[in-house]
Amino acid sequence: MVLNPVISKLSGKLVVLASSSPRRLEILTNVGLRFEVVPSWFKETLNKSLFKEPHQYAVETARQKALEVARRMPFKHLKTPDVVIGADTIVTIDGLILEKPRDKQDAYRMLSRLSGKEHSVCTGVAIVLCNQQENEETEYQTIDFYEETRVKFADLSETMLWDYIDSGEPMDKAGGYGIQALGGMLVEYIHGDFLNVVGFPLNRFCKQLDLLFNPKPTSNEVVHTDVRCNGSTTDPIENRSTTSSLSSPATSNPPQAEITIQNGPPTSPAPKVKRKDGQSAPDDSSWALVNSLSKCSEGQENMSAAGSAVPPVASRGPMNLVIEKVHADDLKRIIELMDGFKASKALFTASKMRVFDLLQKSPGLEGAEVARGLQASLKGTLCLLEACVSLGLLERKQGANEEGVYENSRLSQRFLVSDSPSSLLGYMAHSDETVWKLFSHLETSVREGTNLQAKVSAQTTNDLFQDMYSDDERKLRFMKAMHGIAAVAGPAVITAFDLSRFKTACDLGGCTGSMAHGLAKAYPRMSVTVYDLPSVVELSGTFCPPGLDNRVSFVAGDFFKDRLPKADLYILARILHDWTDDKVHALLSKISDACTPGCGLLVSEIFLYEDRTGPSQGLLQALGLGPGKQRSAGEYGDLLESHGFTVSHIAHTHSPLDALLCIKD
Ligand SMILES: C[S@@+](CC[C@H](N)C(=O)[O-])C[C@H]1O[C@@H](n2cnc3c(N)ncnc32)[C@H](O)[C@@H]1O
Repeated sequence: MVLNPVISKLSGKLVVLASSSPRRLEILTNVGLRFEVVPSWFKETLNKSLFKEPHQYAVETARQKALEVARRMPFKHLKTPDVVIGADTIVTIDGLILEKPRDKQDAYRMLSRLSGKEHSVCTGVAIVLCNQQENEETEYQTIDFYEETRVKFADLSETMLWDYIDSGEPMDKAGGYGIQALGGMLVEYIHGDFLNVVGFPLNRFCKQLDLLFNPKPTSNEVVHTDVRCNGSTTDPIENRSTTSSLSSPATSNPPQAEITIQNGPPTSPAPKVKRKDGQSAPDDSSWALVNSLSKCSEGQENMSAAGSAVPPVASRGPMNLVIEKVHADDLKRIIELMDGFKASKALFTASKMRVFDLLQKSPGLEGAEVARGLQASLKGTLCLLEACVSLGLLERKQGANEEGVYENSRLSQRFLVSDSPSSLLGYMAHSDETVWKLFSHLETSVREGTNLQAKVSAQTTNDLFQDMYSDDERKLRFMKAMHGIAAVAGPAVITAFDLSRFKTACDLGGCTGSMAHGLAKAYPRMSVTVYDLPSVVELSGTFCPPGLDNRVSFVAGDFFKDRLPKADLYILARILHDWTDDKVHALLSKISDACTPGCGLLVSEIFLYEDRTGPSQGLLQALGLGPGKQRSAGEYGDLLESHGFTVSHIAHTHSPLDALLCIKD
């Protein structure tokens, strides 16, 4: 766990520590957290006998302390915090809860009870997230947990006890001692987090923040034991008598996190990020996840309306909604999959509107300036910019005004601006204009087993390109898409094997010549011919001006009908998957005929895993149900061996395209 990125997630938020404990203040200050201290007025008078387990009492007290401050601040301090942290430390021994001693005699009673024995120090922590709703109500979401540390005291003599009591140290400390100072002399050993005994379980707190802000896709840990949503504005203690952890079965280690959500009284502080269009804006996708979970208090319909998924509902009472135990990572994954199309469309739209080009030219624009630059509505632009921030495509930085300014992220600088050598804008446009439309026919296509292309264009042949190239705009868009992918995937393919022994190469279906230029650059003694259909070759100059590299030349022809140029190495990059088996065999036998023994054939495709369980990029491409099919490296190997080649190397490149090199027998 990296602490700083977790703590830094709180920067820019108004974080409040609802405790006057100088030790908690010091622990949190030491890790660089910026916060205000507003001691809670909540009296620590909860009836201990109501709690099955001592830690439940500590957690409840922490929660009440934090909620009291969260509710008070908008009225007394005229500002709404973003996060309030409450904590309560108790010492327990023999089922008895020891808090701060009332006087010296009380301290003596406590310390002599602890002498020579092991006891438990438990700190309950509550993190209250205050989210202002559009209706001006503030929603309080509480994440709480506890940490337990076992401490063993040495046998304490009377003199030692009274010396310690007379030092004055025990008086403001749970259990009557402070481990970080003189009290440390009383301790024989501890098991667990030292800082927890001091008063704040920093490690667990950071882990909790990490779960909240950086949910891990691979972890199997159950994060949310219960998500309880309470739509009422009544006293939370009353509600808890039926719904809180008090009524849940007692739990032992590891402590579990709970999220409770309560709507509080209306308040009118400023939202976290104020936008010019008057809407409040979530500024972190993890917050949005929590926020969307919180919407369950308004029922399923509202959650859907908020654009997020509805976790399964197990049961619902008149006041409280209990949501089935959810596996946080599973929930996140399924929501990501459901929302995947929204993310794609936001990416396509921002790319098409040239948001990234604008911000590349003028970094640090405010939302209103971007809207003007795009000649688009302010409201729509702000929504798009914020969505892009949440997707990691843009960054929002501090500007002269409250709403901040926008800049391209590293990702968009590399892939989404027109003049980047790795620009994928062409692929975005092709995905948006062509593939998106094809996939809207997916169900029919799956039912009928027909290819998507045929559904859209009433195409009658098994040649995808005949249809695609009948429209110049589509053809150019497709070529730009191929050019972009070849530029980013090409280097890994070209350098997957040492190809320096081949002096002449022919890239069949080489399109714009992107791969060919890469080859010529990587192998200074190699000449490369790009072979493609005449209508493609005639546009290739748009991408790679003639003369860019005099070792690269273009030849127009049809690889099914015409004679292939002579070469020591043939390349088929993203060709074979597009054609029926008949056509694939026809092409491979032509290449085989053109090869002399020792000639090479490099096939580059997305290779499916041998058991066909991935990668999803290849299997989703196969869903297009074109006339061809996706294959594994093993299947390609068999195919090539049936045409007189021996597989020499296979490379899973971790770039969008894998590669296989085979040699003519
Ligand atoms: C999917 S693209 C792959 C482009 C390039 N190899 C790459 O990886 O970026 C298929 C290419 O095959 C070309 N092609 C299709 N039919 C062809 C044919 N009969 N003869 C020559 N080239 C053809 C297309 O024009 C297109 O450039």
